[in-house]
Amino acid sequence: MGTSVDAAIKEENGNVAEKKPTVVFVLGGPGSGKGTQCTNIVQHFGYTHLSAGDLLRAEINSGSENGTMIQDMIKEGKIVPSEVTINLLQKAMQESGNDKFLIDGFPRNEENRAAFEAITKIVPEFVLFFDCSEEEMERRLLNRNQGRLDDNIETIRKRFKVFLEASIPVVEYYDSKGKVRKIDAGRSVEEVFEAVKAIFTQKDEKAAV
Ligand SMILES: Nc1ncnc2c1ncn2[C@@H]1O[C@H](COP(=O)(O)OP(=O)(O)O)[C@@H](O)[C@H]1O
Ligand SMILES: Nc1ccn([C@H]2C[C@H](O)[C@@H](COP(=O)(O)OP(=O)(O)O)O2)c(=O)n1
Ligand SMILES: [Mg+2]
Repeated sequence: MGTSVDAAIKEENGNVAEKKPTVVFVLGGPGSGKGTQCTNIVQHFGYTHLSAGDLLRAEINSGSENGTMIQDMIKEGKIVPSEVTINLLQKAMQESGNDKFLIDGFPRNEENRAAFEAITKIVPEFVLFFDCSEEEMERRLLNRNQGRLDDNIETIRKRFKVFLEASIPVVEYYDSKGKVRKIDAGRSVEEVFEAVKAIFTQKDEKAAV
């Protein structure tokens, strides 16, 4: 039967330990297709999709006291302090009732990564990395049409710079641990999903052995 995030298991010494949820981090540059592919993965593999960017945008719209700070940082392409984002992620995980999560757009820098690990003690199952050229990402972002305040050429350039300087090192960190599953994300949505499916299918087959 499905277990929830806060489900507890008894250890031999009688202590109650929390069962850790399964987490897959979904990383890639702005416009690489993270959100699009997460929607597909959810339909096939029973994960709950948590987009850090979506949670931060919802926080702006909720009128929370952090809203203005978050909005200013997103407009500048900067990364919001981990404390805020991790709080939102933890809340969403608890509220979902699921124990399998795709965490999209997080961790985006070393601070995100180290703080999540220290606070949650969760180690990702693997890291899906969507590799895409800047030229293609820029084209996609300028056509996204979701009315986002950061999908303009000035902010896009800043986001690309932050991606190279702050996010790529996180991918390299996980690569050194053998956790990265890199996908050529410059292809069509269908072709990318075929590659994604192969990775998740392989994982489930391994788990069943
Ligand atoms: N493989 C693809 N080919 C062409 N357009 C794509 C592809 N994947 C996503 N898109 C489009 O590109 C834009 C950015 O995709 P999105 O999933 O929001 O990326 P991210 O979450 O990585 O920023 C969206 O308008 C989406 O419809
Ligand atoms: N871990 C994160 C994720 C997103 N943010 C902020 C900064 C990012 O530029 C924006 C938008 O992130 P989002 O993942 O929605 O953007 P893309 O889907 O990559 O285009 O949110 C953050 O501060 N910390
Ligand atoms: Mg996205």
